[in-house]
Amino acid sequence: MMKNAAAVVCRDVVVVRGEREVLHGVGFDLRAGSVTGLLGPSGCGKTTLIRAIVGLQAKVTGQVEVLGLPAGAPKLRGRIGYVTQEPSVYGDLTVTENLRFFAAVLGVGSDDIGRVIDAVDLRSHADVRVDELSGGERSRASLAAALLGDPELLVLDEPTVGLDPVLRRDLWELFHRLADDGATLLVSSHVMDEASRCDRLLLMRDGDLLADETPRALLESAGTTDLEQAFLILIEQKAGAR
Ligand SMILES: Nc1ncnc2c1ncn2[C@@H]1O[C@H](COP(=O)(O)OP(=O)(O)OP(=O)(O)O)[C@@H](O)[C@H]1O
Repeated sequence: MMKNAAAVVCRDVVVVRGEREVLHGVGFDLRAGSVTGLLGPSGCGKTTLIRAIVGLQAKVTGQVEVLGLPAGAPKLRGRIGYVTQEPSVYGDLTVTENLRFFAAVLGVGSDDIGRVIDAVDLRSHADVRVDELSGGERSRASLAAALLGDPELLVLDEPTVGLDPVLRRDLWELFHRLADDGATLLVSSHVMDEASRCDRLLLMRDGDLLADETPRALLESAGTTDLEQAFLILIEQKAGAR
């Protein structure tokens, strides 16, 4: 996909979970070759929106188009890497065995396994069973599985939770390298200092999109140098406008 083309298009996306509408008509584009942060308080709908994009969410209305196809289209399989908040690797297998398994499922050559292990810096733990890894190592093993086959869209739900600052920095550098190579990344977080590392930010609150801006534009419009502060100012402005 050409850099800057729309890799994901969402228009008027409404999602009902249980009896409740939890997304109320969300719309934005994700540009190919960029890293977009999805931010907002717990329960605002980040995971629901992510699930709609990767095609796993029921009761979605509106338009969700991914890499030129409707979300959930079978042809998207293998073109999207998705990492949930729960580790998706098997505890009783080693890191390498897990990756061999996922590579076989995806039809990806086993020569890709070394690349993804290096990308997440797990070389020294490649032959350790996943249930003997720390939480952060386990989430990096899940991320490695999602990187197999070089997916065009990577959707990462809180990938840096529980990681130390050095690893977080390394992972953000990896995200930008992948984007420079043309991948599109959507990364959810509720850590505001990570927001400044994104090319663009989607700020959500209570199932609505409050802002779709670059970090710099967000700071300028709020008249502050602190993203957390900018988010709060924005919430107050929107509340005042209601
Ligand atoms: N299975 C479900 N049935 C009904 N409502 C649900 C279900 N799962 C989530 N919800 C509700 O949908 C809303 C959005 O949840 P979602 O998991 O998308 O939020 P989130 O922003 O990802 O939160 P967090 O940062 O805590 O993971 C919440 O109000 C939640 O209570």
